[in-house]
Amino acid sequence: MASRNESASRAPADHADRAASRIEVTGLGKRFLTPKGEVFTALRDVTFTVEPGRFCAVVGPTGCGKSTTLSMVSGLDRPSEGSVKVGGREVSGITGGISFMFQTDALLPWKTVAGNVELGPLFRGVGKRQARTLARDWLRRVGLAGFEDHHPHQLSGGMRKRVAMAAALINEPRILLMDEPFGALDVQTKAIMQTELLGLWEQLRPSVLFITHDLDEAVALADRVVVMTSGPGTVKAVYEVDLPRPRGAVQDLRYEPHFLETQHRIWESLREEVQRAYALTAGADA
Ligand SMILES: Nc1ncnc2c1ncn2[C@@H]1O[C@H](COP(=O)(O)OP(=O)(O)OP(=O)(O)O)[C@@H](O)[C@H]1O
Repeated sequence: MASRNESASRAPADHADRAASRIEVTGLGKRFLTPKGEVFTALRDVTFTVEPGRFCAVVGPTGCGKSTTLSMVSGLDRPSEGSVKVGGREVSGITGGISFMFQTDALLPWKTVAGNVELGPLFRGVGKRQARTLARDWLRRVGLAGFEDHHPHQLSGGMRKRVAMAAALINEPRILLMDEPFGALDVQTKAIMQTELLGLWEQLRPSVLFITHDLDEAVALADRVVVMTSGPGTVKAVYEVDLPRPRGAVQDLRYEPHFLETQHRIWESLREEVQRAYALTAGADA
């Protein structure tokens, strides 16, 4: 999907801008009421930080509360306990300067590709002509020059992801929130999109919070990987990924010994949680 971003914001350039893009999640808890009226604890005492301009991935078994965490960082949902701060300020609603990308495309089917991408600047008050120029430039940057007048249904899944990426990045967000953005793509297209995302991120350097099931993806992209426990979700461990940047093509990175070693180290921690979550959903004792 694409970001319909809320307010204009530029990539962090100086210290103050950079500090504004720090995400601090502290003691976060979330309870839901089930349809039977019982209280269900989805998250408990989740604490981690995304440093300004860094790429943080969150991995964990299905249902552990990854998307719930992301919705509280975005301001779409409120914590039951604890806090989320962006740039030192508690999040209490939709926060400006944040763009989103989700697994499902949220492109408007009746608008052209350029029409979708220019929405962000138009919402920010940029004039029609300048918004169109910006959209064309971003479509070129994501490899879609010549497709400006197509409609989303005329594109492949990978091409639609590129449109979504252009729509998210055209706002030059200080924070980019991504929930399994490439989850629906085939393996090859996914690797190409990951490489493209890294290239664009390295130019703009927003702080990224990236939710994924895919540990390879987390290690290839992130500086920091947060491993969550099976429900109620809490932080099990935080790993720093010291693979050098720029990382180049994700397809090639996956064969490097240091990548494999890092992936293996984190998997040791994650495996237990995945097995526990599976046992729970399969009805066996965890
Ligand atoms: N609005 C809600 N009401 C009740 N329960 C909810 C609600 N939203 C989420 N949950 C529950 O909270 C838990 C965490 O859900 P969440 O979608 O955050 O997990 P996830 O880790 O993102 O899962 P997946 O990896 O499968 O996408 C799940 O058990 C889910 O059923």
